[in-house]
Amino acid sequence: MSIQTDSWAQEAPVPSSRLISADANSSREEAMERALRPKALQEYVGQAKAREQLEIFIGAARKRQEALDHVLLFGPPGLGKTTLSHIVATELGVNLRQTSGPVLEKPRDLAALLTNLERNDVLFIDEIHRLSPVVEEILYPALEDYQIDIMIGEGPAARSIKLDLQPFTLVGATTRAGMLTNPLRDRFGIVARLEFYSPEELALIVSRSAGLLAVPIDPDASLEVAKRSRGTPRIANRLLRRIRDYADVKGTGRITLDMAQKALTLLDVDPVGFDVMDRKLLEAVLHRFDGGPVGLDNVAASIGEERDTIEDVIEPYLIQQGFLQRTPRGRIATAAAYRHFGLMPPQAKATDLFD
Ligand SMILES: Nc1ncnc2c1ncn2[C@@H]1O[C@H](COP(=O)(O)OP(=O)(O)OP(=O)(O)O)[C@@H](O)[C@H]1O
Ligand SMILES: [Mg+2]
Repeated sequence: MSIQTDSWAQEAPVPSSRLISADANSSREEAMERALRPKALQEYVGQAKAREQLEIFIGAARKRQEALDHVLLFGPPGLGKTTLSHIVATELGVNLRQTSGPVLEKPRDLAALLTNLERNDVLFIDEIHRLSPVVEEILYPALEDYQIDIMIGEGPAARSIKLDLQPFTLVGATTRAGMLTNPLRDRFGIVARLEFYSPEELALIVSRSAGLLAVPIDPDASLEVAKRSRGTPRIANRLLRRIRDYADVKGTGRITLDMAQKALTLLDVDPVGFDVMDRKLLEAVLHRFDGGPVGLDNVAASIGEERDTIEDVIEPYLIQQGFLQRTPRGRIATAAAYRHFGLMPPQAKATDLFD
């Protein structure tokens, strides 16, 4: 099997350079990520539900020598969607072709990819919610009947011809399942939602990565890094590399709990893993909007971040951890958020009056 990346399938540049942003920040980081990426389902830590589903369906597809049903992977950045798509191809023993929604500008870009697929190959489309409608049109019959309609010629002489494709599996990845059109979403037989990782799972990932980087690390240090990684493997791996630098310069190279804590303090990652942007968002809701409810646009303007970044990258973790609530009237800071910043939650304030 081989993995090919189309030259025009480069990932879009990521504007944010937060240390613990869940986006891959540079091409150097991407290279490092590839090195740390698990290659088999067995090595893929956590995501028990998604893994179990895939194990069964991949096993069945292999046995019948059929293409696996189309797979949609969704969840916040850095949780392992790209990693899992590569693993699917490896486990199936087929080629992986990789591209992404925004680079497929014209129907013929997609047609070229589709017609080059071999039997049972995997086509991975990252950011599938950003496919243009004309490209998406081509995809429907391809997914359903392994056929495409393409236009030949121009003007009055133009005619449409049907081409048969090899059976294949589309693996689509998105941070925003809600932005997929219904007809596209309906064509995925397997839908897996990736969840934030528990500290224990992330500690396993940190220890494994440290092993691959040949960095000695104590188990309690792995857990400390894990707890401060916003439930995200990409962030855990990034923090590990920074802490390794710190331990090399300030110590003997071994990452002990003490080393990890000192480095994390220096890196401005707080004990629950919040970084500057998390704190900025929560503090804005708490101080400037009285704890909310406040609309997303107002929050965005207030902290100078894009709406999308807030929704895709910053908020999901704060919501999952119970610091922020998304309601129809807007965002609301929870009692936990008040306490995190040493403030008294409004309800507590009200009851105090009657003590
Ligand atoms: N389950 C896992 N076990 C071990 N390492 C993982 C796991 N998931 C992700 N990683 C690590 O985290 C890094 C980021 O994962 P990946 O690139 O697959 O995320 P993604 O969901 O595709 O992110 P994006 O939405 O930004 O494309 C990988 O390089 C890999 O090293
Ligand atoms: Mg990815």
